[in-house]
Amino acid sequence: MERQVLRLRQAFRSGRSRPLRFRLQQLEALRRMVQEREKEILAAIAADLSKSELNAYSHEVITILGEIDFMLGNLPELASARPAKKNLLTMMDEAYVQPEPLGVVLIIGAWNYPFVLTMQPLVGAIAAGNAAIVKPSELSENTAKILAELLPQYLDQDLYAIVNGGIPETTELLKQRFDHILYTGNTAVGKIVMEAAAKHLTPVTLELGGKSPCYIDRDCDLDVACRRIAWGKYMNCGQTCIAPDYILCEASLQNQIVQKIKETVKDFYGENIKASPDYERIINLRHFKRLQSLLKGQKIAFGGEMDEATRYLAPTILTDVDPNSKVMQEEIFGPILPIVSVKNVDEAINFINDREKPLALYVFSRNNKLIKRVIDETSSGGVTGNDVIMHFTVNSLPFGGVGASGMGAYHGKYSFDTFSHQRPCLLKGLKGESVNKLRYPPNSESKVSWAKFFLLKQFNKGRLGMLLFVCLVAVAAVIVKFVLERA
Ligand SMILES: NC(=O)c1ccc[n+]([C@@H]2O[C@H](COP(=O)([O-])OP(=O)(O)OC[C@H]3O[C@@H](n4cnc5c(N)ncnc54)[C@H](O)[C@@H]3O)[C@@H](O)[C@H]2O)c1
Ligand SMILES: CCCCCCCCCC=O
Repeated sequence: MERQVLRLRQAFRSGRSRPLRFRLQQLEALRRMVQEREKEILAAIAADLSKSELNAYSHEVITILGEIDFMLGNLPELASARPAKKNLLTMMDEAYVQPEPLGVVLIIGAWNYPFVLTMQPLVGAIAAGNAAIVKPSELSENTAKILAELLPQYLDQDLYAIVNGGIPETTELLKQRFDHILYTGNTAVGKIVMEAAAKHLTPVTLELGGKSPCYIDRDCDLDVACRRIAWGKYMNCGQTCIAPDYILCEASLQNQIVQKIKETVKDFYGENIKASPDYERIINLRHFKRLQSLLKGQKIAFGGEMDEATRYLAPTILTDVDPNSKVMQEEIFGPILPIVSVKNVDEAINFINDREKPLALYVFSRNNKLIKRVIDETSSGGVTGNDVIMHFTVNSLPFGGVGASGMGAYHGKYSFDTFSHQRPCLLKGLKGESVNKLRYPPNSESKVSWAKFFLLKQFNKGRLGMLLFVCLVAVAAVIVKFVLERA
C-alpha cells in the first residue's frame, strides 16, 4: 500500500496531471471506457444489486456520462485563475485565485450505487489535477472487479489506481498520508475515516446517511406526491442514501396515502412484484435480517412479504408508527416506509429539528410559502420540494450532508472545488516603497490614518466613481510620498 501511494505521489510530483490538456484527455478516456465497455459495466452493477441493465444505466451510467460532459465543457473555466478585487494599496499589483490540485486523494465508495459513488468523485479528482486511489466497496464485488480491470486500460496507471478489498485493506490504506479523502458510507465508519485522516491532518469529505423525512401537507396533490415518493422509496429496493426514510403527515391523510402508494406500486411493478425487472433485492443477508427486525411489532398497512432465500422484501408501508420504535431510530435503507402522524407543519418542523440533521428533506405541498417555511426553519444536506431524490441529479447543486449526515459536498463545480486548493496569489512589483513605508516601523498616528484611508475606504464603481477614485489615489499617493519622505 505504502509503495502504491508513493508511486502515485511521485507521478503527481512530476507535474503530469496538472496541464489542462492532460486532464481533458484523461476525462475523455474515462468517457470512452464507459461507452466502449458499457455492457460489462452494466452487467456488473446488475449482478451486484439484482438490477436490470436498463435500471443500471439510468440509475448510474447516465449520471457519470453527464458528469464527464459537464467537466469537459466547463474545465477550462473552472481551472483558470480568477482575478480578485484589490484595495488601494494593491491596485497596481496582480491579485488572483489560482485553483491548484491537492495531490494524492483517496476515494472510498459504498455498495448501493457502486459505479456512481466511485466514478463521480474520480471525475472531480481528475478534473482538479490530482492523482487518485479508488477503493470500491467489497460488497459490490462485481463492480469492484470490473473497475479494477478497466480503469488501468484507459487511465494513466501511475496517477490513478484502484485498490480492492475489505476492512483490512481499507484500514491499511487509511494509515497512508493522503491530501484529501472522500468517503461515502455509514456514519460509524465515517468516524473511523476521520480519525485516521486526522493523524495526517488530511481534510475529509464525508458523504454519510441518515433518516431523510418527507412531509406531506394537507394542501397537496396526493396522487402526484405518492407516485413520486413510491418511486424514490422503492428504487434500488430502498437502498438509496437520499430515499425518503419516513413520512410525516396529519393522521387524516394516512389511509389515502397508503391507498395511493399501493396503487402506484401496482402500476410500477405489476401484480407480481417479485417478477418485475424493476424491483431489486436486499444486498445481503445481514441487511435482510436487520430490515426484518425493524418490522417487529409494527402495523403493516401494505406489503411485508419476504423471501430470505432471494432477499426479497416487498414494498412495505407501516402506519401509526411510534416515533420511539426501532424503525424510527436508525436509517432504514430498505423498502419500508413508516408513516408518523403530526398535528400540523409546526409539529413536523419540531419533529425534524429534534433529530440529527438529515441528508435530504422532502416537502410536498401546493403552498410554496409552506415549502419555503419548512426549508427556512430546518436544516438538511439537501432539499427537494414536491419531489424526491431529484436534487442529486442537478450537477449545478452541491451534493452532501450537514451535521451527522456528513461534511463537504461534490458534483459538478463542487467536485472540482472539493479536490482543489483555492490558492490566493498576489504579485507585486519592486517599486512603491514610499507608499509601503506606511506599514514599516516605526508606526505613527499619521501612518495609521493613511492606512485607514487606503485599506478601509469603499468606492462604488461606475465610470464617474472610477475616475474620481483614480484621481484620488494619484493625489493620495503623492501626498503620502511627500509626508513619509519628511517623516
Ligand atoms: N451521502 C451519500 O452520498 C451516500 C451514498 C451512499 C450511501 N450512503 C450511506 O452509506 C450507508 C450505506 O453504506 P455502507 O456503509 O453500508 O457501505 P459499505 O459497507 O460499502 O462501506 C462503505 C465503504 O467503507 C469501507 N469500510 C467498511 N468498514 C470499514 C472499516 N471498519 N474501516 C474502514 N473502511 C471500512 C468499505 O470497504 C466501503 O468501501 C448508508 O448510511 C447510506 O445512507 C451515503
Ligand atoms: C434518476 C435517478 C438517479 C438516482 C441516483 C441516486 C444516487 C443516490 C446515491 C446515494 O445513495
